[in-house]
Parts: sequence; structure tokens; C-alpha cells
Amino acid sequence: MATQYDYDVLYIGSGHGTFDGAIPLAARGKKVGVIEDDLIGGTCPNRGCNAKITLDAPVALTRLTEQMNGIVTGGISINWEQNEKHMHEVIDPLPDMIAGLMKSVHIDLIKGYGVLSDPHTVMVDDQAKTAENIVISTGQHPHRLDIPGKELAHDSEAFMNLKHLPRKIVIIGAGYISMEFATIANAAGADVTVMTHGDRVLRKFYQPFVDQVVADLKARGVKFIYNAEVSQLEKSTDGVVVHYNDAQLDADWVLDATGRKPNVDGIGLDKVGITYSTNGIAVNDHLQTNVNNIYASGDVIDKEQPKLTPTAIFESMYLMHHFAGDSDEPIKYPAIPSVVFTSPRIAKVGVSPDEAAQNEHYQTATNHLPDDWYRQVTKETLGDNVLVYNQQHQLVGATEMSDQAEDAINTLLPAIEFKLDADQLGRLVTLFPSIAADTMGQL
Ligand SMILES: Cc1cc2nc3c(=O)[nH]c(=O)nc-3n(C[C@H](O)[C@H](O)[C@H](O)COP(=O)(O)OP(=O)(O)OC[C@H]3O[C@@H](n4cnc5c(N)ncnc54)[C@H](O)[C@@H]3O)c2cc1C
Ligand SMILES: NC(=O)c1ccc[n+]([C@@H]2O[C@H](COP(=O)([O-])OP(=O)(O)OC[C@H]3O[C@@H](n4cnc5c(N)ncnc54)[C@H](O)[C@@H]3O)[C@@H](O)[C@H]2O)c1
Repeated sequence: MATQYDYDVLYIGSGHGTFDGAIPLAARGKKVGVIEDDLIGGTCPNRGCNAKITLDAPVALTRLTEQMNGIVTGGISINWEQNEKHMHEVIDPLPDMIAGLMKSVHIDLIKGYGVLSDPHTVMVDDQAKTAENIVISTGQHPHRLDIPGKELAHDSEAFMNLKHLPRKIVIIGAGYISMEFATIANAAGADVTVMTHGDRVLRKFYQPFVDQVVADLKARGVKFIYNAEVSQLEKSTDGVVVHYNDAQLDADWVLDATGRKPNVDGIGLDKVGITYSTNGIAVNDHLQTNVNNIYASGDVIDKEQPKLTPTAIFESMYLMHHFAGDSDEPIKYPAIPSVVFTSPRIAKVGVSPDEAAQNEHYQTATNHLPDDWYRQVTKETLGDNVLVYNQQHQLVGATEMSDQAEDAINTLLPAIEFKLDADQLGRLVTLFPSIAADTMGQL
């Protein structure tokens, strides 16, 4: 007789690596359980993407007003307290909304911390939950510097929950979170210093574009201290002293933005013999761990693809089709775009300008965007893109720095993913005038 399990599929974690796929899977009749010990929906809705983009909205507006100065009259400024309050109005309903979607398809939501005890069992406190298949989708947590006084630094979630904006903010690290939050805090009136480990900012992005964004932030008063080895944080009478190299700096508030680490500890991986490292859980091309009924999805996977929400969604949908029996094909990742929400943004997909420069089979075209009539409508002053073509003149990569770079890159995704030829591109008719029309017009 076949073993009876509580669930067909049991997920540990309820973020995008889980719910986008778990909901349609349950809707198709599979018995699904989801274990979550914190807010339903995970990082992105509650302390990541959705929260951050709400705080950023007024920044984009102040930039636009600044560009249109003289046409739009009267100064505007950001009220941090109202902005933070508004962020909560946007994000606070999300856990209930996502839980409601799960419950509507009869997913069991199990509150608590899941620990694998054997290949088919997850313990939640002293309760055993069994499943034919298990998906580990536990995400990541902020990396924290291991230095004396580290407890005086805060993480990205604490920044987004600040009730009052500190006057002087020091940000350690120069990746996504550092640059996005430096942009937001500076626009809201804080005195911001970014301390970078090496001599580069946003090292995964095209440096000539990063340099322009950094120069703009510097002109707005953000200070950058390069090659800063932070060695200690020390409490002062009214803030924190940041010790680095042979120098020190006073701060009211310190953000540790030195990266994120996969949640692989304390979840029973050793007990069931799952292979993992500090980069995450090892999976094969079916997102299967070395224990064949246990899979992983989202940020917790050790992978080359960017650890972003679109990747997590794609993986959870892949697993949905796999468990539903639609396909047994290996996962085939599409071109996954990424964007840093500075102002202007930098967005990219596919072959980068740097890769293209090192491979004679690629050709590039560059555009200085403020020359376009459409970008002159909003008086954009910063904006460039690089388009990369293969030998058949198919678009294989695009990188853009501009106010609406995310929309421009989204517009180009079908051309890149499906390697469209000129005739096919000609059949993509976009609304005019629009960022899509402007972008397609450059091909
Ligand atoms: C500040 C910030 C801004 C970001 N902005 C963007 C953005 O603009 N665009 C973008 O694409 N990406 C962004 N990201 C990244 C994005 O949030 C992640 O890629 C995405 O959330 C990954 O989803 P996930 O399901 O893999 O992990 P998570 O969303 O982290 O979900 C994992 C869940 O598992 C739970 N969990 C962990 N261990 C256990 C356990 N043992 N038992 C039960 N539950 C457990 C956690 O509580 C969590 O809810 C941002 C991240 C941060 C931190
Ligand atoms: N727009 C987006 O899509 C978005 C926004 C925010 C976060 N995220 C996700 O969250 C992840 C984490 O973001 P993040 O900015 O924390 O990480 P990151 O990897 O982008 O940047 C980490 C930074 O910390 C620096 N650093 C590392 N160790 C250090 C040390 N010991 N001392 C000083 N500096 C050190 C690195 O050089 C780098 O500049 C991202 O990789 C991304 O997956 C995405």
C-alpha cells in the first residue's frame, strides 16, 4: 500500500519562491501545505521590493519636478513621516491578501518554524508534517559585519520602518540596498555617507552608467568613502562613531548593507543529508536537491541567476508544472532582467556591454537618450543605453540608465527572449507616444 502523507507538496517559507506556484498547484487539486514563521509573503512584499518602491515614489516625483523647474513652480519636499506611513498603508494588507489567496484554494497555512527531520517529514515545534515532496524556500537574511559594536548597526528592514529620518546616516556597503536607500534618504533630507569596501559601487552593473549615478548623488551631497575597512562601531553620547582604516566618522544611524546570506542553518539540512554551502542549497536542473523528493526554490538556491523576485517566481512556477505533471523538462531560465532603483535607475538584461566588448561576435549600439524628443518632454539630462546584437543582428542584451530604465528594458524582453527578427519586431506595435515606442524606435 502506498504511504499516506499529509500533503502532496509541503513548502517551507511563504515568499515568492513559494506562493506564485503553490496557489495554482493547489487550485489544480494537489494537497499543499505552507509553513511560515513570520509574515506571509516573505521578504519582497513585507520588507523588500513593494516597501522600497513605495518609499521611492516621491523621490522620482521630486526629480521630475526638479527637471521641469520653471514650468512646474513652487518647491516640493518629501515628508518622511508621511512617506513611511504611506508605505505601511500599501504593504500592511499584503500578508492577509496573500494568505487569503492561499486559503481560497485550501492551502494549509502552518504557523511556525519548519525543521526537516527525515526526507518526508518537517517538524513544526513538536508537530510532524509529512509530504511526498518538500520544497525548501527559506530565502535569505541580512549579512551582518562581525566587528565590535556590530549591534549598533541596523538592517534594511529597520531603515524602512524608521519613524523619523536620522540627520546623519552612514551606509556600509555599495550594492543594491546601499544605493537605493542612499538615494531615498538623501532626497528626504538626510546627510548620507556611503562607505565602500573596495573602489567600486554596484559592481554587477555597467560601470560607466554607475559612475554617472554616483556623480549625480555626489552633486546632491552624498559622500562616498572608498576602500573603507570598517573595524568598529562605538556608542557616542548622541549616536555612533564609525571606526575605519585609521580614521573615524560620527553618525546618528548606521545601515549595514553588506549583502544577504541564504537561510540554510537550523532547518535540518545536515540531518537529512542535503548538500549546501554558504551560497545556498545545491540543486540540479530540476531544482531537486541531492535528496530526490526535496526541492529548493528562490533566494535559498545556490545559483548563477540573480537572487531576485522574478527568478523566485519563475522557479516556483516551474515546480508547479513539475508537480502537476505538465512537464518533466529541466528548468530553462529566460533572460532575467535586473534593475537598481536609484534615480535615474540602471536596468539590464542579457549580454552586458562588458561581455560584448570581449567577444568579436557581438556588436553594440549606444544612444544618448536626452537627444530623443520623447525624453525632452520631461527634460531628462541623464540617460544612456547600450544595445547588444549578435551576428544575425538579433538583439541579445540591453543596459539602460534613465528615469524609466525599468520600463525600457521590459519593452525589449520579448525581442531578446525570442530572438525576434526585423519582420517580427515590425509586428510589435506599441502605443505612441510612450517609453515603449521610444525604445523600440532605437532598434
Ligand atoms: C530591501 C530589499 C529590497 C529588494 N528589492 C527588490 C526589488 O526591487 N526587486 C526584486 O526583484 N527583488 C528585490 N529584493 C529581493 C527579493 O525580495 C527576493 O529575491 C525575494 O523575496 C525572494 O523570495 P523567496 O521566496 O526566495 O524568499 P523570501 O521572500 O525571503 O521568503 C522566505 C520566507 O521563508 C520564511 N522562513 C525561513 N526559514 C523558515 C523556516 N525554517 N520555517 C518557516 N519559514 C521560514 C521566512 O520567514 C520568509 O518569509 C529585495 C530584497 C530586499 C531585502
Ligand atoms: N532592485 C532590486 O532588485 C534589489 C534591491 C535591493 C536588494 N535586492 C536583493 O537583495 C540582495 C542584497 O542586497 P545588498 O545591497 O545587501 O547586497 P549586494 O550584494 O548588492 O551588495 C553588498 C555590498 O556590500 C559590500 N560588502 C560586502 N562585504 C563587506 C564588508 N565586509 N565590508 C564592507 N562592505 C562589504 C559589497 O562590496 C557590496 O558593495 C541583492 O543582491 C539583491 O538580490 C534587490
